[in-house]
Parts: sequence; C-alpha cells; structure tokens
Amino acid sequence: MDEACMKKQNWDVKETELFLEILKDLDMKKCLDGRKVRNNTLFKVAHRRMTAAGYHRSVDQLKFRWKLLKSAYYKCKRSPNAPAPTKIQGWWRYEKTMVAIMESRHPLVGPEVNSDRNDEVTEDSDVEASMLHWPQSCRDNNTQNLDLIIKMDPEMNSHLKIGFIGAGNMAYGITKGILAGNILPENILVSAPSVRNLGRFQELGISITHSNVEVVGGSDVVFVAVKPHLIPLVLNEISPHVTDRHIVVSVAAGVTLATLEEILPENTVTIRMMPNLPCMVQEGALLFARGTNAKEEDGALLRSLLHHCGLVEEGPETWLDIHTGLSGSGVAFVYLFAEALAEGAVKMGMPSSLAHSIASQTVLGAGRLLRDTGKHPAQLRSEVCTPGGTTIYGLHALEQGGVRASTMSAVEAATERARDLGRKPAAGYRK
Ligand SMILES: NC(=O)C1=CN([C@@H]2O[C@H](COP(=O)(O)OP(=O)(O)OC[C@H]3O[C@@H](n4cnc5c(N)ncnc54)[C@H](OP(=O)(O)O)[C@@H]3O)[C@@H](O)[C@H]2O)C=CC1
Ligand SMILES: O=C(O)[C@@H]1CCC=N1
Repeated sequence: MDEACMKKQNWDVKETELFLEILKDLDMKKCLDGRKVRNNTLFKVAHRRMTAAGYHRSVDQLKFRWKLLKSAYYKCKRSPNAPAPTKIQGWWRYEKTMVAIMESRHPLVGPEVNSDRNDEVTEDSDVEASMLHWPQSCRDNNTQNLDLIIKMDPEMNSHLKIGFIGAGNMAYGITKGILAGNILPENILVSAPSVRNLGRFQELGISITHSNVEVVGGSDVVFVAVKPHLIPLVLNEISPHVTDRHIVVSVAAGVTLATLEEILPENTVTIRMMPNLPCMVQEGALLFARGTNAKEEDGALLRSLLHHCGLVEEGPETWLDIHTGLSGSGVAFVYLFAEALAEGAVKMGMPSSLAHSIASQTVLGAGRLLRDTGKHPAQLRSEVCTPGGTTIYGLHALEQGGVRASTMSAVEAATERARDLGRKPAAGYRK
C-alpha cells in the first residue's frame, strides 16, 4: 500500500464523529443484535451517508473503524482509570457517543460481549482494513428486515447516483418511475450515441452525455438499457471502469447473468431485471434476479429505488424469460386486445376516438379490479356473465377464435425468443 493510500486511511475527528452519529442514528440497539452486528446493510447505509457528506470510505473500512472503536470502548470499560487506555487518538471525544451506542445495545455481559472483545485490535493495523475477512451477512436477515433498515434511512436513495446507458423507451420508463421517488434529476446521467432520444431526458432536468464511460464514472447504480445484441459491445467498453462501488443492472431481454459476469470484472455486483413499459406511469411489473456477487441488500436497494415503478419482485433467473413473455412483452398483447376491442366497436358504428378511449378505460378498470380484489380472473368473468346475456355470447365467439390458446402460445413464443436471445444475443436481431 503506497503512502498516499495509507494517509487516506487516517480518520480525523470530524469524520469519526459523523460516523458515530450515523451509527447512533441508525439505532444500533434495534438493528445490531449479536450476530447481526456485522450486518452489511447497516454499514452500507452508513457508507452512503458518509459518501454523501464527502467522506469516501469503503464498507470494509467503516466496519474496521467500528471494530477499533468497540475495542477502545471495551478497554476503557475494563480499566476506566488507566491513562490513555486506547491507541485511538482523542478517544475521549468519542467515548460519550460510544457509550450511548453500546449501552443502549445490550448490557455488558453475555457471550456476545466476549466475542466482541476478541475483536480488539490496535489502530496501527487500520491500514490492513481492506485485507480483513468479515463474515457474510446473516442469512436469517429476510428481505423484510432489510427493507425496514432501508426505510429507516429515507434519504439513503436520494444520494445515490444513477446512470443509464441507452436512452430508449425502457430507460425513459424506469427513469420516470425513479423520479417519482426521492431521486433528484441532477443525480441521474444518461448516455446514447445520438441525440434523438436524449431531449426528453433533458426536459426532465437530467444530464446527458454521449459517453458510456462517463455514465459509469459518475454512477453508483448503472442501468444498461440497450438492445440485447449490443450488450457485449457496451459491457466490453465500460468493463475497465466498473468497480466494487457499482451495481450493474441489465434490462436486456434474454441476456443472462452468466453473460454479464463473463464480461464484467470479477466480483462485479450484477443484477438482471425485466421491467415493462408501464413503469412510465408507475404501474410496471418488474422481476429481477441477483448475480453471484449481488447480496440481499443490493436487491433491497434496487427494490427501494424502483418501488415507484410498480410491482417489483425478485425470483430465480429461470423466471426472467417467462416474465418477459408474460409481462415485458405481455403489455403489447394487452394493447393488441385493446385495439381489437375498439375496432369491434368501430365496426358496429362507434366513432374511433370514443371507441379507443372506452377500450383503454375498460382495460384499466378490468386490470385494477383484478389486482385490487385479488380474485381469480375466472371469478370476475363469471360475475360479469349473466346466464343467457350478452357477455356469454361474446365469450363464446372469443373461444371459437381460440383466444385463450393463442394467448398462451404468445407467452410461450416470447419466452422461447428470450431464451434464444440468451443463447445468441445477436441472432436474427432487428433494431
Ligand atoms: N421496450 C420495452 O417495453 C422493454 C424493453 N426491454 C429491454 O430494454 C432494452 C432497451 O429497449 P428499448 O428501450 O425498447 O430500446 P430503444 O431502441 O428504444 O433504445 C435503445 C437505446 O440504446 C441506445 N444505444 C444504441 N447503441 C448504444 C451504445 N453503443 N451505447 C449506448 N447506448 C446505445 C440507443 O441510442 P439512440 O437513442 O442514439 O438510438 C437508444 O437510446 C432492450 O434490451 C430490451 O430488451 C425490457 C423490457 C421492456
Ligand atoms: O420485444 C422485446 O424484445 C422487448 C423485451 C420485452 C419487451 N420488449
């Protein structure tokens, strides 16, 4: 480690005080009990807040600083009257806050305390922080816990820098959803080779560039929203600039996590996600799968970033292609049906514009009722259907046209196409 780097590891009073205030504010008493003391998420929250305040420490450095402070606290407890019981310079400044944190956490008895005491280290070894092995975050931390932790820190996302590579319809849809949350336009940067799609981002107050590398350099979360056949090209271009600071989220249909991980540097946090266009009106349906290095808290962060886009779910990667058929492409199937409904009305003599606005309201109303009641579609269908009435005559006509089978085939065909794109992203692809 060179001298400049070692210097960077020296904490000054202001920085340490801020760090402790953040930990206190995060209410460690509730969140860090025993085994969860090293919960990555909390340190990540602290990391984001420190970064926002202009202090650029890695999560591991924060953990190590905490370890030192705890060590000093225990030394002090053991021999309160001994002079300079710790090597942390100016320890007296932090003692009060440390006591406030530690003594609201648990009494100084019990096995956890003993195990904490074993963590005692000297400040001299601070420079070795990056080499320390920290246990993985506890597997028993379910998503609910993580969501709670993130909710505790409502400003967390607002400091995140978000980048989009590709300025097409999907990037725009996700951006609109993100902006409905607490991310400000000035924290978003979008790139595309031409200006033709960039204007609408500018109108939202978002910065634009033609440089994908600039987007990576200025972002914590990078959405890659180019067509699937361009993914290898774009990832090869940005790969030298991707670091452990980044979460790379691909929205490209079919492109697998294995492909992303093969091109990006080892240890890159990758997430594969399939959104859909209604993100634009905060009614999207999004499914994501985490890559090898993406932890639960990375998924929780993505969820909290996108929750204004609509329904956000996590699942195994094998469901991503199915979700593409069901929902990514599925919205287009619904539009086709809406169009056909309107055309049926036009055929029967209704003016086109009225027919289309009634068709869209019908799709919206049917969808909301389906979602909000949680009823099975067949149940709602039967509630509309009077015996011998109009609806059953119409449904009969639809069944004769094979609408159910052809819709199932449409989902199947789109799923298979996504799987093909995953095998050969460029195969038969048209822009
Ligand atoms: N549209 C949808 O409903 C959905 C799309 N997706 C996925 O989202 C991705 C994007 O789709 P969509 O938004 O529809 O596509 P668009 O064609 O609307 O947008 C593609 C964007 O990529 C940009 N681009 C092209 N080459 C590069 C490059 N080398 N570097 C940076 N940007 C580049 C284009 O630039 P320019 O503006 O200059 O042309 C354009 O802005 C696809 O992978 C698709 O599978 C997923 C779910 C739904
Ligand atoms: O048609 C496509 O390939 C993209 C993916 C899902 C929706 N649109």
